[in-house]
Amino acid sequence: MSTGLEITGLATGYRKRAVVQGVTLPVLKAGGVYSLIGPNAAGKSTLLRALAGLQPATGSVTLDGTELMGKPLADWARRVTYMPQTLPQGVSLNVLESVISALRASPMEGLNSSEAIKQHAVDVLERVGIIELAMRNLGHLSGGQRQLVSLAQVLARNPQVLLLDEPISALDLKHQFRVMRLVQELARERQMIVMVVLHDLSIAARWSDGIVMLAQGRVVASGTPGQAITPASLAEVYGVQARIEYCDRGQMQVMIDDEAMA
Ligand SMILES: Nc1ncnc2c1ncn2[C@@H]1O[C@H](COP(=O)(O)OP(=O)(O)OP(=O)(O)O)[C@@H](O)[C@H]1O
Repeated sequence: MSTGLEITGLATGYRKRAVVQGVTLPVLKAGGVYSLIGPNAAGKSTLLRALAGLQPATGSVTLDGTELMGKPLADWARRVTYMPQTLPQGVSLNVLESVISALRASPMEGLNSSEAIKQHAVDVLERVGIIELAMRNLGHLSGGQRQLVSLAQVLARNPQVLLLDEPISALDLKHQFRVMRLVQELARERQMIVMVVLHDLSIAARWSDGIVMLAQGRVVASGTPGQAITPASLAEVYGVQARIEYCDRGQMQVMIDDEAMA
């Protein structure tokens, strides 16, 4: 039996249109952060939704040896939490209430009283750095603040597998850094498997144990950041001429010089 998340021959799409076409990956390990990268419309969100059990799919998805494919949504939801790209809005809840209601929607072991649930929600807001927003109405927040609330809602649930769809797209530089650091810390502490969709490849390289590069629903490159993100894969997948440079602290930077020759 293999431990971790194993994805084999995963295919899914919409009506008759195939969008994700036979994705097979090396086992994703507990405690690891894996970035899913690729151009617009590559199928990244569709793949995440299939991994959350929200999208009919074929193939195999096993978690610690247990097959999830074909199981009822409740079985997926107990193990896998998905944060969509869309931000919470239009509800007349304050931030703390919204985290509490996310917790009530999928009860967690050890949180048996209203007081325990509230304390856990407060702890998560502190950890995400938005405790000062606790009493603010969701509808009155900025886009970046709503994205942080969305993250607090999913982190509160402490799943085995966390799927994050562009969780830092609305955030400023400091908050991008904080969120990626927090996600990595929580993956290590809780031995969670995190798969995160990112468009900034330098950020993906910095914070990921593994990279999966998707194009037209297929895996084009995978492995460590240095293995997957190369001038050749960037030319093939994104159509750009790129250089990979390492700064004096050893961090990988992706520099784009031009569009690639056709
Ligand atoms: N609900 C849907 N119904 C029909 N087609 C869809 C639906 N959602 C997505 N698609 C199509 O599936 C393809 C993949 O979309 P998806 O959102 O998975 O891409 P993505 O890689 O996440 O893109 P982006 O980086 O732009 O967010 C696109 O061609 C899109 O038009």
